Amino acid sequence: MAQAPMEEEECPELIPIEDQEVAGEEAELSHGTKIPVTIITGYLGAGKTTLLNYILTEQHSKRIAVILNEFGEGIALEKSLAISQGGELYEEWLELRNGCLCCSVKDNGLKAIENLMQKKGKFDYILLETTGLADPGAVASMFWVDAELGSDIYLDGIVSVVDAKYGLQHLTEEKPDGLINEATRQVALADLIIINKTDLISQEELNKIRSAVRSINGLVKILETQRSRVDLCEVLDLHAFDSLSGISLQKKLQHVQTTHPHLDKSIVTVTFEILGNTTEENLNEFIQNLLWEKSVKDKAGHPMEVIRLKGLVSIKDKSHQVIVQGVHELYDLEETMVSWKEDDERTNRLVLIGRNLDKDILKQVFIATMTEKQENS
Ligand SMILES: Nc1nc2c(ncn2[C@@H]2O[C@H](COP(=O)(O)OP(=O)(O)OP(=O)(O)O)[C@@H](O)[C@H]2O)c(=O)[nH]1
Ligand SMILES: [Zn+2]
Repeated sequence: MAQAPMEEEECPELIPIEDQEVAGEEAELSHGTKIPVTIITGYLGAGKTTLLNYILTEQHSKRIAVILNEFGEGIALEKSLAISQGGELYEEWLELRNGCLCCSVKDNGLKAIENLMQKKGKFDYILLETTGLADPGAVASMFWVDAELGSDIYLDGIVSVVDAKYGLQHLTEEKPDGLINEATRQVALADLIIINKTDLISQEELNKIRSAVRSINGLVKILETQRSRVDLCEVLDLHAFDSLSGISLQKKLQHVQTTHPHLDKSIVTVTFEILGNTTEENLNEFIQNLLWEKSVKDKAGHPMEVIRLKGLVSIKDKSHQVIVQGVHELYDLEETMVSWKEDDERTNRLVLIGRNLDKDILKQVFIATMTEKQENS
């Protein structure tokens, strides 16, 4: 089974809303009161809306706000919601019997989140469906750069729904400008992949699409579904971007393997481990050369293109492990709660997903940056 080794985890409890209201401003500072947002992405028709409708109508104890970017057909909700004319932003929020809030918008998910935040206290989780052709990296980036948004909510994870029947076709589609196609980006950036519509394919085809997905993203957890029926625990509270993931990430990173090109011009996952310490300055330099300057090249001289970067590193003089998160050109370093026990176990483990990635060269560049500065000091 192509699944990451984390599925025994218990479904975390959400914080009761009463506590949040009482806690007030003080609690604002703590991570606990921020509302998690999960981005649901996936190619046109893959089953995103089906997934969100399933969650909205399913019995569960959570109060989830769902932002659909358009309406699915034949759902119970449809009766109670008037679809806006002319495609302008539709902002009416509906409270459902199971405690969910639902809103349907066209295009502007972020505006919807801002409106939603005015209803603070009525929900404790946000699911946001992006349009099928959206680059989830661009949406994810907003949460990092928009400080106002970032004080109320945090990005929990990116879930990509893959069409079991047409997924391979989407992944191999060539863009005329040589850019990485949307379907591949969505798989590369995902923290969870749902291969949906398995009823439409044979076991053999399922194996094919699963290994294609795995070849792109060696880190991601993969689920297989019909009608996007998943256990909510598997989708929510992934903590894929925050330092809380330090502990589980450590275990997870150890299972990641460098993947091999599967599709033409394919995106791969590269992972490596280097013992010792780096410094914050060195690490920034390494990442910026890679993500910003694009000065790190493969053997053929092509610049390496990194879509997703994740890692746990050891920074000199820091007692705790530092988590590295990168999406396209944005990245972030954050100290985790996991401390280094003994100095001799200090190590740096990185996972990079992208194009033209050469593991040996990446290792050399990383090691070179470490030693260079050590000589200077
Ligand atoms: N056979 C089959 N059809 C499915 C399954 N899941 C969803 N569908 C159908 O696939 C179609 C597209 O599903 P949606 O949930 O609207 O997909 P979407 O990703 O939201 O689509 P866009 O928003 O248009 O990008 C609908 O007609 C669904 O009923 C499944 O597991 N099997
Ligand atoms: Zn949809």
